[in-house]
Amino acid sequence: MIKVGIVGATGYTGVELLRLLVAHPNVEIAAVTSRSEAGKLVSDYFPNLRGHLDLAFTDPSFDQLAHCDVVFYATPHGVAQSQVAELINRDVRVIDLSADFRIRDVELWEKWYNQPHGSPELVGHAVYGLPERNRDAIANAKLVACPGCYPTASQLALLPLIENGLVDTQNLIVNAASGVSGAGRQGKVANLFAEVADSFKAYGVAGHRHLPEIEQGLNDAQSDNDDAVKLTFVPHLLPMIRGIHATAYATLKDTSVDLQALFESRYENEPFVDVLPAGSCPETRTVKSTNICRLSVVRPQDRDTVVVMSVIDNLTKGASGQAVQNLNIMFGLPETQGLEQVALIP
Ligand SMILES: NC(=O)C1=CN([C@@H]2O[C@H](COP(=O)(O)OP(=O)(O)OC[C@H]3O[C@@H](n4cnc5c(N)ncnc54)[C@H](OP(=O)(O)O)[C@@H]3O)[C@@H](O)[C@H]2O)C=CC1
Ligand SMILES: CC(=O)N[C@@H](CCC(=O)OP(=O)(O)O)C(=O)O
Repeated sequence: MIKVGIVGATGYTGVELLRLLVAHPNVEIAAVTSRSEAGKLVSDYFPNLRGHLDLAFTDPSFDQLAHCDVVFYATPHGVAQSQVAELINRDVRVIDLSADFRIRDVELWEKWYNQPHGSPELVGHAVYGLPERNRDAIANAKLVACPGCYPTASQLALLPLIENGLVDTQNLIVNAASGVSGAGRQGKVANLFAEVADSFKAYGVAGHRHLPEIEQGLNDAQSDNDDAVKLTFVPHLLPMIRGIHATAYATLKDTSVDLQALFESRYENEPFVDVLPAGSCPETRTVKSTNICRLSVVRPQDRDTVVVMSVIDNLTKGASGQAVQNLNIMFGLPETQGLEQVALIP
């Protein structure tokens, strides 16, 4: 059994990790940390886990985490970067759900996250945990930086087009909308039910911290000689709990390509990417609580604009499910193990 620890288990991605890992046949949950709930039984705090986990939260302590084979950080950015070096030195592998190690350019990270990076020397050792791009590197990684939720949905939408040099990369657009759990569980007035229900709004339009992450991923996917991509990224807050719908727009350089066939063949062997038949539009409810990204590609009116719609559950493929997918790859397990859930609503 693989002994896992979870730091930050009282948050939304933490409890999603618990939900997935209690059912994982090759995992033993050995340490579950919370500063605020230390000493309390996890199943008293999260009654959905009653009968599935007999463990109490503990304070995050190196001694306890050092006995794990792998530790997930489900913490706000800034936490993992101050703690993981010691674990890695002790041969404990780390899967970080936060943004700490996603961006290779440390100065760029510091600019967007508005703080000095706590362990810049580790950034170059981190593997960006998007299996559909980096499966081989993830398998051998000591430190995996799981992608953000919007970046997962956006990159999976655009990768087939960028990898094949089919679109103008100087004017890419992604309009995306997220459920409120994307903002985390800590209390903020902006996320109160009365603030978000019955309403829909954009935010971060002038610049959201996922912009440099998506651009980095798309730059990696195109040929080295191409100009750096330019993306306009507009996130929105949806009055629902879980789910992201991202719509990507790009101008085709070549309109003769069969885009449906291209997407189907790019993702043919990907267990968690489902390309819908031509003419369909994906719905967030069909991926709720699953690790699936469901895509549709359309060329409206046969003009030169391509529109790709991409839906994921922000807490599953956008965070904890993808983290478990990475765990499976790192430990040589079947990639889908513990992740076979089907959505409740078609
Ligand atoms: N929500 C989402 O959809 C997604 C989130 N992410 C990323 O995953 C990470 C977790 O997000 P989310 O679960 O939403 O966040 P939450 O705010 O819901 O939870 C954060 C958790 O971290 C713990 N924590 C906070 N500060 C510290 C600290 N200094 N040391 C140790 N533990 C700490 C908190 O518990 P306690 O205070 O009890 O210790 C809490 O359990 C974030 O970096 C987020 O950006 C990534 C993709 C999607
Ligand atoms: C709805 C909402 O607020 N979403 C969050 C992003 C989700 C997320 O957690 O992404 P990271 O892992 O990069 O933090 C936001 O816009 O900041």
